[in-house]
Amino acid sequence: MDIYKEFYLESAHWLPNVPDGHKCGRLHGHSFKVIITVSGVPGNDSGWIIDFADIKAAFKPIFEQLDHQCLNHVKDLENPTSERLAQWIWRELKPQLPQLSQVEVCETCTSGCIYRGED
Ligand SMILES: Nc1nc2c(c(=O)[nH]1)N=C([C@H](O)[C@H](O)COP(=O)(O)OP(=O)(O)OP(=O)(O)O)CN2
Ligand SMILES: [Zn+2]
Repeated sequence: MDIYKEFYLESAHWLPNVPDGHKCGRLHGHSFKVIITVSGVPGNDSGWIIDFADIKAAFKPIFEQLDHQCLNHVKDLENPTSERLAQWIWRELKPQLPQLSQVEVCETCTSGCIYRGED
């Protein structure tokens, strides 16, 4: 079974490796939606996989590194595509949240990325 929690980040970025003239090579901002999914079996007594509050607590240090920041300035996130951001969040979060099964990053209302820890 999967449970998830959504987070909203206001962040700026540019994409340094796009061709000259590409709109994403210019500094701009997004209201990113990040959906953190955790998988497991609900406990007999608790009835839950983990408390949603535990997901929020695990994500807090990540939120603080990304929210109202320029993502290009975050260590190891110099090329902050949705794909790289999802991988970066996975790497930061997985040690704190071993049941993590998916990171979804929605860069706009119509564009996003889903990462499940594969290479
Ligand atoms: N595979 C990826 N492609 C693009 C990424 C990315 O992270 N991974 N990022 C961008 C830009 O950051 C851009 O801000 C978002 O792209 P796009 O969906 O083109 O944004 P629009 O709001 O302009 O989309 P429309 O639906 O065309 O209005 C670009 N590509
Ligand atoms: Zn962008």
